[in-house]
Amino acid sequence: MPVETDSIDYVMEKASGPHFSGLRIDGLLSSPPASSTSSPAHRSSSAGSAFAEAAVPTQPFVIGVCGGTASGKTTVCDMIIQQLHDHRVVLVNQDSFYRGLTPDELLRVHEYNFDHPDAFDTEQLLDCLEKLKSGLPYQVPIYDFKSHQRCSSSFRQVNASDVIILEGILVFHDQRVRNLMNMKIFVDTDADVRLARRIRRDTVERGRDINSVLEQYAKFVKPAFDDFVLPSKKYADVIIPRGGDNHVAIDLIVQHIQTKLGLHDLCKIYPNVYVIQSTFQIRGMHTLIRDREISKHDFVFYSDRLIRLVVEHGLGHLPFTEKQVVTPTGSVYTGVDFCKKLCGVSIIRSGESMENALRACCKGIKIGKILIHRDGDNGKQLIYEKLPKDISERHVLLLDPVLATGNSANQAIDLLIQKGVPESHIIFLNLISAPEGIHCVCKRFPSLKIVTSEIDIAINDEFRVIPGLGEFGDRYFGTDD
Ligand SMILES: Nc1ncnc2c1ncn2[C@@H]1O[C@H](COP(=O)(O)OP(=O)(O)O)[C@@H](O)[C@H]1O
Ligand SMILES: Nc1ccn([C@@H]2O[C@H](COP(=O)(O)O)[C@@H](O)[C@H]2O)c(=O)n1
Ligand SMILES: [Mg+2]
Repeated sequence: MPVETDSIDYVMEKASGPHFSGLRIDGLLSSPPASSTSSPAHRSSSAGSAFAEAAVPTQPFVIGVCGGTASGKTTVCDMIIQQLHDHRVVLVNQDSFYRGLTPDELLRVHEYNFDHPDAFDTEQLLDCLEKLKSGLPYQVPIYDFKSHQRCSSSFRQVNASDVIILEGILVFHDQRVRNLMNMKIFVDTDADVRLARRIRRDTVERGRDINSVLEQYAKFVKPAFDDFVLPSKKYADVIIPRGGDNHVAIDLIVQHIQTKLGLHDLCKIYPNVYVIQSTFQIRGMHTLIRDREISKHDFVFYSDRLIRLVVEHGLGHLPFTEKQVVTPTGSVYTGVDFCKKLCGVSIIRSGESMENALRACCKGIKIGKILIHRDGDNGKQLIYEKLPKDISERHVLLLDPVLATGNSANQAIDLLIQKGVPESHIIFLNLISAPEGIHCVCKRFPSLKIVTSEIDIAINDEFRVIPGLGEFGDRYFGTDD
């Protein structure tokens, strides 16, 4: 039977594949899932642990950016990174893998060819890329263009990411390096423009004088460009004329990467799902709370910070009325008034960890509680509820830090609706959501809003979110010892 690629079921089936913080990388799993015939949605409930093992080492998308010196490689990479702000992106510079010069070579530095492939430690670069591709961090050397040496005491720690960008004049030269790339970009800028930029950059930033720059350019840079860089242009998938000035090309590249990564597929399917905009601060806090070695104090501290961000974002979805005030300058400021008919409802016990953040944002807010007993996973049973009497007149912020299967959430939402709360007046706040939970809640309650800070890969056999962070309540309240 032909597959209807525009049907909602087809889209949802596709979107329920392995996610890594809200993205899916088509065809980039390092090894196929054990049960490759079953759809991802089925795998998560039947072949859970095999799926989880296979899905976790999702491979990053590797982009190579090549081009002559001062063509704008670094500038283009910075622009791509900026536009891919929803993803974990790391930049690896081939320059970092320059071999440090020996004392003899230093004495005759003007005779050294920094533009020849041998000037780089390509074995080490390969090692770095392979580690990053397999999800491991790497200590990248720090190279100094003034002393022509590597810093012996410090490194730049680069962590595994969704996207790895490797840039450098000779990144397409070695076939083994090329083979690791999912996309190859060549930045094509006129030689005279490049020379002008190079003179300015090397005199301003690299401690050179004009004569030495021109001499090095004629003796090594230009010949090596003709011999090694230009011939490697044929490997490029995309050629960008005019480098960073070419906004159309950069937009297209970013769109392609986003399509490959399945950026926020779930947010496209369910317009009421909001993932707070990721920053390195947020990634950093997630890294800490997901680390099983973190102290209880730090777990609570960073969870609280993240919860506060989710709560603030959630409050932004409440209705408002216009309000005018007079400022101390006597002028009128037209602003908005907060929604007053509001309450929180925490799903006991871990939802209670979100109450303080809600109280800190909304002075005197009423908070109700719901306890759902977990008997296996399907036998969810409501066993306690204490809700404000006038809850039907309020907007409800439902609190639970982890959305896994969605069964508890659905029970809680059912109860709120029974109590007369309109579905569209409920905002479900959590830190981590599994795609299965999002499908489960959003299919049933399409007008409810979900605000989360990251979407994880999947749930496993034991209905735990992968990679997740374990039992949130136990870690937060210190009952996991
Ligand atoms: N489109 C541009 N317009 C003006 N200056 C640019 C442009 N792109 C890059 N530059 C400047 O040219 C120099 C080299 O650019 P860079 O991106 O570092 O090139 P590469 O990494 O290819 O050597 C830098 O000083 C940068 O600020
Ligand atoms: N000690 C060094 C090392 C390298 N170079 C030059 O740097 C160029 C590569 O960097 P880009 O940012 O321009 O791609 C390369 O052309 C080398 O000549 C150097 O001058 N000194
Ligand atoms: Mg550069």
